Amino acid sequence: LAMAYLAWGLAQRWCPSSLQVISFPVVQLHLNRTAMRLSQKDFESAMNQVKLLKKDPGNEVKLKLYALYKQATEGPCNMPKPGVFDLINKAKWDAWNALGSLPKETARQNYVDLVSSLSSSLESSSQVEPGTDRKSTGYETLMVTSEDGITKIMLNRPTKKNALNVEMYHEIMHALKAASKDDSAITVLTGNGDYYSSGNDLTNFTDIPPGGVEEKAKNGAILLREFVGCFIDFPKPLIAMVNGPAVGISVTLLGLFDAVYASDRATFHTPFSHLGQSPEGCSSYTFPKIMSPAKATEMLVFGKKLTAGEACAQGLVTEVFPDSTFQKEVWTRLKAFAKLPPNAMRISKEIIRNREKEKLHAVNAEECSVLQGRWLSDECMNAVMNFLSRKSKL
Ligand SMILES: CCCCCCCCCCC/C=C/C(=O)SCCNC(=O)CCNC(=O)[C@H](O)C(C)(C)COP(=O)(O)OP(=O)(O)OC[C@H]1O[C@@H](n2cnc3c(N)ncnc32)[C@H](O)[C@@H]1OP(=O)(O)O
Repeated sequence: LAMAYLAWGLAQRWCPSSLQVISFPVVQLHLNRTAMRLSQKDFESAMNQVKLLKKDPGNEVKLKLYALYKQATEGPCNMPKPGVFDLINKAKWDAWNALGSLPKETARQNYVDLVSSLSSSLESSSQVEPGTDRKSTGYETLMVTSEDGITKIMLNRPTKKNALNVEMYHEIMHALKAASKDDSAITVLTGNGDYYSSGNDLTNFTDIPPGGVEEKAKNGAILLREFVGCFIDFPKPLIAMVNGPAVGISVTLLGLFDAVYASDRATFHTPFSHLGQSPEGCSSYTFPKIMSPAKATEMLVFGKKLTAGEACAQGLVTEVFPDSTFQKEVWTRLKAFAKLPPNAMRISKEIIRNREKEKLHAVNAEECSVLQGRWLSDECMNAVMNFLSRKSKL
C-alpha cells in the first residue's frame, strides 16, 4: 500500500475522472449524522470544495475520499480485484471494498463531513508559520511543533532571554528524544523573542540541596553530560535558527549542529573566564577544529563576542540573513530540505557523525568533570553572586 501511495502522484494522469475527487480524503466521521438526508447539491458542493483545497492532504486521506465517492455514486464495490502488481488500482479497490455495504446516503454524508473538516484544517494551517498547527503540549519552557516534515523546538522563556533553567534542560532532552522518533525529516532549534538564548540560567546555582554545593555541582555535571550527549547522538539533521543574541552553552552547542542559520542581529558570546567557568558543549574540541585554535581561544578563553558575520567567517555559522527576511528565507529553505528522502539524510549524517562520536563523548565527559570543579571555585561563585545581586551583566 505504501508503494501504491508513492505512485499515486504519477497515477493522476490516467486515472478516471472521479480521481479528481479522490485528490483529497477524509478525516473525521460524524456518524450521528449519517441518517440525515443529503441533497445532491451538498454533495456536489463538497466535490467542488475538494478541488479548491490549496494543500495536498496526503495519499491515505485521498484513498478514503476516493472510496467514499465511489460508494456514494456507485454503491458497494463489485469490480474484480486488480492484480497484486497493479499497486495503485489495488490500493483504491481495497479502500472502496473496505466500505462493505455502507449505504450510498451514508457514504455521501461521510464524504461531505470529511471534506468539510478537511477544508477547515487545511485552510487554518496555510495561514500560519510552519510548525504552529500541531503543537505538542506539556512543555513549560518550550514550544514544540511539527509540520511540513520539520519539528521545531522553540525555547520559550522570552522574558528571561530564554535562559536555560533546569526544567528547560530536561524538556529539551525530552523534545530531542521525541523528535528523533517522530516522522519529521529534520529538527530545528530556535528562540522565542529577541534572544536565541542567554545560556545557563544563573539562578540554577541558587537552590542548594541538603548535600551542599558539592552535591549540587555533581548533579549539575551529570545533567550537563546527559544534555550534551543528546546533541551528540541526535540522529537527524539538526539545524539552529539563531534569531538573536546567543550566550554560553547556547553558543558552544552550535558546534554539534548540522547547519546554523543566523539573523544579522545575532551575536555569539562565550564569557566563560568572566564567569570563572570553562567551555562545555564539546566546544573545547569543536571550536578549534571549526575556526582554528587561536580564534577558538579568543572566544572560549578571552570571551570575545562575535557578530553573526564574524561567526560566519569563522565557520561557526553557515549563513547570515537580514533580520527582516530571516524567518521567511530560512523556513523556505528548510521546507525544501525537509522534502529530501529522510533515510538518506539520516544515513549521511550518521556517517559524518560516527567518525567523531566516541571522541565527542569523551570530550563531553572531560568538560563536565572540569566544570564540576569550576562551579565550586571562588571565581565562579563570585561571578554568579555579582549577576544575581545585579552588580554585573555581560
Ligand atoms: C552547579 C549548578 C549546576 C546547574 C545546572 C547545570 C547546567 C549546566 C550549565 C552549563 C554551563 C553553561 C554555561 C553558560 O551558559 S555561561 C553563560 C551564562 N549566561 C550569562 O551569564 C548571561 C547573564 N545575563 C546577562 O548578562 C543579561 O541578562 C543579558 C546580557 C543576557 C541581557 O541583558 P538585558 O539588559 O537585555 O536583559 P536583562 O538582564 O534585563 O534580562 C531580562 C531578565 O532575564 C534574566 N536573565 C537573562 N539571562 C539570564 C541568565 N542567563 N540567567 C538568569 N537570568 C537571566 C534577567 O535577570 C532579567 O530578569 P528580571 O526581569 O527578573 O530582572
